[in-house]
Amino acid sequence: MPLPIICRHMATASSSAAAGGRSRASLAAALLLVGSAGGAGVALCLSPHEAAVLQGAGGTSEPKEPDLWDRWASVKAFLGSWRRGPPPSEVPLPVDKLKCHLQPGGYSLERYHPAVLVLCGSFNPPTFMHLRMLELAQQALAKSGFDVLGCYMSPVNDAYWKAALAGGRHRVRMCQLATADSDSIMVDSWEVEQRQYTRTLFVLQRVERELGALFSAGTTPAPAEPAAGACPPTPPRVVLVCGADVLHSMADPTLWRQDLLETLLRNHGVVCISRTGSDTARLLDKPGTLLNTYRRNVTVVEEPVPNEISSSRVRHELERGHSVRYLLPDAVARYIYSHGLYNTAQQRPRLLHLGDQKRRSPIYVMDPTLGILVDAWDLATPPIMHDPCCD
Ligand SMILES: Nc1ncnc2c1ncn2[C@@H]1O[C@H](COP(=O)(O)OP(=O)(O)OP(=O)(O)O)[C@@H](O)[C@H]1O
Ligand SMILES: NC(=O)c1ccc[n+]([C@@H]2O[C@H](COP(=O)(O)O)[C@@H](O)[C@H]2O)c1
Repeated sequence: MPLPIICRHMATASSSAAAGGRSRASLAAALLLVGSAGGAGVALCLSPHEAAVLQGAGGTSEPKEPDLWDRWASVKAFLGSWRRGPPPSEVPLPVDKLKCHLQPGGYSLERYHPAVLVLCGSFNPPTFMHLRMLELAQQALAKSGFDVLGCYMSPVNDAYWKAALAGGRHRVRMCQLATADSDSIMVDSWEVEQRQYTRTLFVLQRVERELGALFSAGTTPAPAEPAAGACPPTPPRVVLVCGADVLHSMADPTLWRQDLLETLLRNHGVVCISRTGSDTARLLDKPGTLLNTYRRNVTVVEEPVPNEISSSRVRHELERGHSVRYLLPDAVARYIYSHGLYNTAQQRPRLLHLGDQKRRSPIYVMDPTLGILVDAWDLATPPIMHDPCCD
């Protein structure tokens, strides 16, 4: 396999190709791919041929004629594998929060339709809106007769084309912190742990496979009400949850391979949460499209309390040193500050109480943007050391 040519060093890991969005044209314009290998920002120049070879070397069972986006993902995965080494062979699917909600007196098989929801995304960082989406989706499916056993967030692999993506392990940890109090949402780190980007259909199929194995081994989830008896041994349908922008993107064949999309829509189905400015009805009404053909498998949920919380807006506020409190869980915000994510490392907290450093007793500082007390030992960036007693 020819190695990519390192063209020139760059100060930051952003480029016009990386920041310029998903358009085929912007990626085609110059195969100037930027990543960070060994901690240093580097720009790689690849010919289309080299990119294609890299795609082949990625070992994916995917397209014979990969589009540019696939190649981009493969090169990023290639850079990622320099950093990360081989992935663990198995990543168990968490099942600890799976449960069925049976009617008192048992269930009737004709009326029992178990489902599990999977929200795929960057979660860069996870916000309250991501959690809210799963709440809305559960509610909508329950109304249409499904028994929702549980939900998963599946953070996307580092090889995904999105710019300014924090490392996958940080995003998994942030999702775990965000869902720690939830009785139904779990985090599946399988996608992040892979050596390359995985298309959404294959993520759903992995969850389906894992749950199929669990159910066929005779292990069913715990009933929410133990008095209701054991959960039925029917494996759940695995349904995708997404925002309206992702539903719109499904009409773009350079982003969604249409044969895979058809399988996704037919076998899994989608719960789509509306987003301001989106016209999902028009999208689903367009004749001759897959979304139109399978529209009965697409449930659109209107958010009765519309809001525009998004990860990019949160990142923007963080970078400006503004408060992000009540846009995401406090535990996630603390994690961001303590790891200096999204350029927060420069925003050094102000020391309020100087503890005994030798004994490692707590040093409490006021986080300037969160307005909360945190223990400075948890912080990656040391606080500015002013002793309030003597300043
Ligand atoms: N405010 C929102 N309303 C509806 N859907 C949303 C909202 N925020 C995120 N989503 C959906 O959540 C899923 C995961 O989102 P993801 O983290 O990939 O993007 P995002 O939150 O829009 O981030 P960014 O702003 O960085 O693009 C996507 O399907 C996205 O459409
Ligand atoms: N072909 C595909 O499977 C496909 C295409 C575009 C986005 N997605 C997924 O949608 C999610 C959200 O993506 P964006 O953040 O780019 O909107 C991600 O998890 C991504 O993997 C999947």
